[in-house]
Amino acid sequence: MLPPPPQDFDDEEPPSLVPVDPDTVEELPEELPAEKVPITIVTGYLGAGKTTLMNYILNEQHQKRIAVILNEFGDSADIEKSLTVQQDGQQVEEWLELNNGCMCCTIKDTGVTAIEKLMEKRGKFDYILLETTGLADPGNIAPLFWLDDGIGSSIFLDGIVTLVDAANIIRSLDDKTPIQSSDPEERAHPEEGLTTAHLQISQADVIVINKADLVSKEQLDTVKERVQAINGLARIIVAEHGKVEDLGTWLLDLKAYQTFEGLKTEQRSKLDPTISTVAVKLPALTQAQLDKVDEWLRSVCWDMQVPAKPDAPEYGEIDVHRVKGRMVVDNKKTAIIQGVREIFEISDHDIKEADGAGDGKLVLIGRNLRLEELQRNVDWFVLGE
Ligand SMILES: Nc1nc2c(ncn2[C@@H]2O[C@H](COP(=O)(O)OP(=O)(O)OP(=O)(O)O)[C@@H](O)[C@H]2O)c(=O)[nH]1
Repeated sequence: MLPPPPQDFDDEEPPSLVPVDPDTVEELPEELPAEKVPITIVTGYLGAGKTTLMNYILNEQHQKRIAVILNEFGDSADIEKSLTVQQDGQQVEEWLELNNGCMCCTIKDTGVTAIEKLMEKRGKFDYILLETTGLADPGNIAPLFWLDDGIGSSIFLDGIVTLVDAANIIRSLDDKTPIQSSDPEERAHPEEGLTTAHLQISQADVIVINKADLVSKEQLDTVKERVQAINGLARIIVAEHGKVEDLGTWLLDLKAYQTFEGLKTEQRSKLDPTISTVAVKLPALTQAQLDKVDEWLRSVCWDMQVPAKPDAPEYGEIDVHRVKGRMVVDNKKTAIIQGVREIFEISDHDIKEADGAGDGKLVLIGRNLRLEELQRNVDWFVLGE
């Protein structure tokens, strides 16, 4: 957190010059690199293999100096653990240069302070990996990096990687035990089968199905289908012991919040009764129509209400965990929509040929999503049809 400005501070007034004694002037710090540092959040249920994956990344050749944060964001459980990077069999606690040239530092702390503490060492690393505890809900963390002040001014969220344990994920998804979430809304719906595993999968940009060695091919296919039905946007990678080939392509430098890959297949069957992915189609829009999309999203993401369409039955509560969208506006720019829970942003980008003229879409991942009704609602609300 940045300190609040002093009481008598007035940003309208130009600062007044004061004489300084050269002997008391502190040496200026070296200029900070202007570029923001990417951060990848690694999440996944207890024992899914997060630490195994982190160790693998840190010990691979990727020409990066990585800082690692073990965190307890979003839950109060005090789970003792530490990362054991293999460096002559020693456990890494402090800054250490690894054999592949990357730097490693572990900071165990709660909240934003861990990252702020780390940023004091800025310049020593060029990538941050943040491992959450198995019970954490990444939705609480991601929007911190969207702000242009605070930690968002020096760090950007590259992507959320969720590990799932191939042998146990179906059981975790079907577990009816109330989840540990800081959001009272989620704690209130255990009967609908919302689990921590759902939350972690629904917000992922990459899902690593780990421990593939423990299941048959048929079981692996079932896991893949279920995971894809929950999150149709994420890349899915199958791994054993966290070994993901070609890390630069699949896990790091994804820029998942600046790009939009879209759904790989148009629509998936509703294999998971709790959370699903839907893609609402949109033609090329005018700016005024884009403003209506903004208004529609405010209703859906902030108030959990689909705007009431006069001739349609009441929709009921909607709960969007992740939204991504891309649409052409006034034939001169592309609007990209990114959202996690109630925070979303719409940014303008140069139009690219690949964006096409009118194949915009809004992809929603969450609870209680019924595509046909949502499509009709958007057609009415945004396009006036
Ligand atoms: N058979 C098998 N075991 C694995 C695999 N990946 C990890 N393990 C083992 O699973 C156990 C848990 O792995 P961790 O990497 O500690 O999992 P984690 O997600 O960090 O665990 P928590 O921090 O407790 O949530 C360890 O004993 C690993 O050696 C895999 O692909 N196959």
